Amino acid sequence: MAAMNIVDFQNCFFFVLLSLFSLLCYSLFFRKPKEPRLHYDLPPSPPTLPIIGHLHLLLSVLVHRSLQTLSTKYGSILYLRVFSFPVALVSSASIAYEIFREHDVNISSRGFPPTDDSLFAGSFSFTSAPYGDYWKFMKKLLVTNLLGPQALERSRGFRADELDLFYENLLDKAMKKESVDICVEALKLSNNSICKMIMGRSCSEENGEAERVRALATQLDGLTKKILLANMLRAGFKKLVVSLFRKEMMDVSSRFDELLERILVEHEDKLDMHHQGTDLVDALLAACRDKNAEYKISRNHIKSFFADLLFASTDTFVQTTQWTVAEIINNPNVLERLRGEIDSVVGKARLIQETDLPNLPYLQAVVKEGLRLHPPGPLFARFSQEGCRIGGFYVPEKTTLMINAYAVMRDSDSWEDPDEFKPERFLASSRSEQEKERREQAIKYIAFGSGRRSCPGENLAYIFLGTAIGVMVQGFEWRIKEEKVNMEEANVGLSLTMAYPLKVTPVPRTLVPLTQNPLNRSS
Ligand code: HEM
Repeated sequence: MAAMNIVDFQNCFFFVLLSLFSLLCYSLFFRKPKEPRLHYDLPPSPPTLPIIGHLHLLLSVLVHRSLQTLSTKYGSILYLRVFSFPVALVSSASIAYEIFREHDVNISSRGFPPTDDSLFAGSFSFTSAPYGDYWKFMKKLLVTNLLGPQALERSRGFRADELDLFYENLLDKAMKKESVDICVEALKLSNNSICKMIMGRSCSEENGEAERVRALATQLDGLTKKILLANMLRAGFKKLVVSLFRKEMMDVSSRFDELLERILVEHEDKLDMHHQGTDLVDALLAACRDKNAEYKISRNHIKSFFADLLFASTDTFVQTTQWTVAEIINNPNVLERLRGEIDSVVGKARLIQETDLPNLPYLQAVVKEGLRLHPPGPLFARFSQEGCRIGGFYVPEKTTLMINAYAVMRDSDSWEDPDEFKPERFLASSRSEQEKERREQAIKYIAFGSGRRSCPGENLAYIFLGTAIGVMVQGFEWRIKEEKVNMEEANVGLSLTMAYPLKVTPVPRTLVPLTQNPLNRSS
């Protein structure tokens, strides 16, 4: 009897353990997110795999493409599940317009809980901050001191210096008949320009500082997809998965920290010497010291903000430049028309400058078309605070909205010949058409997102892209080894990049180098 009791007790204990384990598995893997009330229809959902749901779809090599194919088959708004994490996938221009027009406040957070204490995607991050006081405070500082029209006017000289260097560097390579990796040159231009604009000086090439910043920006890129996917897991699992790349994340974070601490101290030393600082770092340090500031920020907030800006501005510019130049090379008619416009507006003696851009509508159209076909961030995320109706379906609260900008901007219901490179589509023939075009594009052109959380760097991006591409077209012929550039895509992190990086050999168009613009220089 006693022996039986022991067996019973062991069985019972085993059974309880098994039940607890099953319950744990069920809640981790199988439990569905809270279902909305029955009279609401969820968007259609493609077949799922056991446990992981639709995770495999997000792991595909060209995720924006496989999601685009999925939406063609099942619908322009889909309900996906990654384990138990709900995702609404948006793939058409009309649904994208509806969510930004009718639900903008509701979806103005990204909904990603901070990942660790890392400076990047951590609790200090601006980009992943919820829509609230901290975000509003930093956005105001950002517009006033870096990205608003007046701030951009103040920093014009910095960009002119860097554009001159970009041209000189290409000319030097052309003279030596060396080939150019477009990504490498574009990365130097954007990093140096943005660093100068944020902290008043570029990173030094001599002591390797610039190289370190460029390497960090590239590494950040590789981490994004891992962070995004980890955020879709339940807390316990997220911890486990993050631990797999925590070392890499903290390594990038601490190297950033070291570099940025030095920059902050440098600015503080200047302030102590009664130097009136005017750049973004000065403004952030002043806010940090201000006891009456609307929001109390710390040194970590400043550092994290810098990391966010560097990440947001670098790869986006590099990839768009590369794709757009490739399209121009592959479309000789576009090249001819573009060059004709630049030669007639700017001439063949002086280098293009950013004040020329408003007079170069075709160049602007080429840049827009490059971004439409090859958005560097093909997917971006938002989060529904409350349940809402989208496209006739019910999207429950706390659902991640994944917007496939790539699919939206190739949606054949909204774009004629959506896969063709046709800059003319962005040219309006008359003023009244311009207004109509502007309204139509607000619906279907989302390279910079839309609404409150849309990209605050849009104007700066157009300046960077317009001038860099302008210089390349105005100053050089570009030779490639093959007949056409191979336009195959690849994903690095979440960025859309070229599978075969663009390498071209520049040949100067004029015997005499183009004169640069001394009046625009910063000193
Ligand atoms: C080709 C260039 C660029 C592209 C295509 C691009 C695209 C985007 C997109 C799609 C978003 C998400 C928008 C949304 O959720 O609606 C975004 C956010 C952001 N971008 Fe850009 N961007 C570019 C350049 C820049 C530059 C130059 C800066 C600043 C120096 C910048 C700073 C930011 C920031 C801070 C955010 C986060 C905004 C927030 O969460 O409130 N971007 N960008």
